[in-house]
Amino acid sequence: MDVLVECKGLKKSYGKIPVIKELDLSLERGRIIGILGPNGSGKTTLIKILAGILNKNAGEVTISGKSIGIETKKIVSYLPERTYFSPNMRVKDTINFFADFYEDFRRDRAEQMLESLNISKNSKIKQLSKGTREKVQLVLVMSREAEVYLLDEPMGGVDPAARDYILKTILTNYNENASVIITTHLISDVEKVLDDVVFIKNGEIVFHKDVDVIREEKNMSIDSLFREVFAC
Ligand SMILES: Nc1ncnc2c1ncn2[C@@H]1O[C@H](COP(=O)(O)OP(=O)(O)OP(=O)(O)O)[C@@H](O)[C@H]1O
Repeated sequence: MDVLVECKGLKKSYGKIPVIKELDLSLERGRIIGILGPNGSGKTTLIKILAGILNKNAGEVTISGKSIGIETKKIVSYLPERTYFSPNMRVKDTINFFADFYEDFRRDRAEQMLESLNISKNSKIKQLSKGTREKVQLVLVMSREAEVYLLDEPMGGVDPAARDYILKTILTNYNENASVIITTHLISDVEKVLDDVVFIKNGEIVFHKDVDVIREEKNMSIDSLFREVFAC
């Protein structure tokens, strides 16, 4: 197994409240992995730790064998839950920003994707709808040649037709050395592209399995399994 992301005994609390509890997780290279769980289960917290923007309290976390830090940030492309561009920036400014900031950014790839989504490079961010802003940010994140893509709720505000385009974009823009880690509540949309799923609840792994194995063992979709496992 070619492990790309590894967490051992990972713990994270906010104040005295534990949110990630002794979490062990190994994610392989070349996979699309869904981190799925109910609200407040710790998905965003885990993604932020992997992105290097939140510190852990205990345990070990490595990406490509390196502890989280400057070196891992170079190989991780992170899409946060919320868009962060300044409202007065134009789309072309965001492209320049990524090109200046990341050596692995492929401008031609970003421009081509924006064109096929009919997003003008001259539009100001504040003029775009929420869903279109999300698309711009996802295009930029997927236009890096990273080893790990961390996509936190990548399609929350995007209409169903655009979701398919975005999933296709994700599939065609990562290579066999990279992995894509997605958190989402839109399971039925996303499950067709997933290789593995990690179910998480209260900061603990419920299980981590190959999607084909789940379908064979349970004869049900990931969406149905989620509803069964996490029924309120
Ligand atoms: N900055 C913070 N300070 C205190 N508590 C926080 C903070 N951020 C998150 N939490 C708490 O940590 C827990 C896990 O939150 P997290 O955002 O990681 O969950 P999630 O699985 O991504 O949830 P959702 O599906 O609703 O996005 C929640 O109980 C949340 O209230």
